[in-house]
Amino acid sequence: MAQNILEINDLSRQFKIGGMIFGKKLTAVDQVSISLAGDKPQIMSIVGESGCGKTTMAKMILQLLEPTSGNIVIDGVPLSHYAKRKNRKEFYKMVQPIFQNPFTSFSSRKRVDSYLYETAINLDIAKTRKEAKAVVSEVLASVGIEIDHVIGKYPNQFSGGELQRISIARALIPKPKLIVADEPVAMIDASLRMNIVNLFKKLKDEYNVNFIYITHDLSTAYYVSDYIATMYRGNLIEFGYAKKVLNEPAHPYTELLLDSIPRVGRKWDQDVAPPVMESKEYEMEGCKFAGRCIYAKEICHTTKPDMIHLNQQHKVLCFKHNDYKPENHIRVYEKLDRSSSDEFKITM
Ligand SMILES: Nc1ncnc2c1ncn2[C@@H]1O[C@H](COP(=O)(O)OP(=O)(O)OP(=O)(O)O)[C@@H](O)[C@H]1O
Repeated sequence: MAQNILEINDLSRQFKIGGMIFGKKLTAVDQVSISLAGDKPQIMSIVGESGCGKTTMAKMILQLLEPTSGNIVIDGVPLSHYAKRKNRKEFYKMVQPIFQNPFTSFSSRKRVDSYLYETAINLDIAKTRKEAKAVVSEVLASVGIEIDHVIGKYPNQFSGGELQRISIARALIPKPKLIVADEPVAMIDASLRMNIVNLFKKLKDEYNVNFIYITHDLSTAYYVSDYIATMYRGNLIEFGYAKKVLNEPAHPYTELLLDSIPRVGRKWDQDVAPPVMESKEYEMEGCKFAGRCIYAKEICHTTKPDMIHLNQQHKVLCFKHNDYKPENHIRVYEKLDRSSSDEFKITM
């Protein structure tokens, strides 16, 4: 069996918020563990509404932020190996980012083709400009853009969608094992979002590359993901095969979110998250979702739930499944009638 392409082990990140004296700590990512098999390329979406810790996770995987505790291993190599300056190039060959705003990924005063050639040369993929041009031409073709359309142009001469496709091409130059795309379609015209996300599906097999797709938008995640990780207030609350999680959500929060599918571009935070609850929920003793959960019992408000493994590929952080037994599929909580609780009604 191939080794895991990604292992996230008990990963946490705290931030100090407030003043020096009365400040407190916010655990933006709280003991998250995820592993992703390396036998074939995968797309794992990390989904959740604003402020749940997605970007903090992405930044730790991209080594832009140090974990407070826990560690990350990519294709058998701990990220700490790449922290040394001499190993940085090795890291960029292995892991590449795609950010939300393609216009900030390119210098506005530099021609886009020069930038792409430099990437190929700096990462030792090409020795000469001629070789670099061949590499760049190939990756651009993979995202549906001809090199002649790019030559001599500056970033502002492209549309947002085009420039995002070019930044995907740039990420492919070193043929990385993992691409971390943090909200890559959030700033793209809604009509073009699926085109970009569908590219991930095509490229994962063409380039044998894994994607971590971070998004608010469950509808795009729905179409491309092999795995889905749902986060809520820093906790990983559900992880599993996308089809399984989306067809039979085990966590009440995933269930709630699924009510917004399939409407491409709709953000959950417009639908379900009262932002005033964010900091209060981060501090909650028990399950952070308890205040909004239609199944919540007393224990949910007082005690942290354990991660329950429903099977090898599906786990959930919820007391609802504490007595789950795979052999007889017992679910101990009776499903409540949602319509009986005004508090949890979702406005569409
Ligand atoms: N540098 C920081 N200092 C203090 N708090 C931070 C910092 N970065 C993030 N946070 C807090 O950590 C929590 C998680 O933030 P994060 O940006 O990871 O969430 P997110 O799910 O990516 O949200 P969004 O989709 O809005 O970007 C939030 O409450 C945020 O305010």
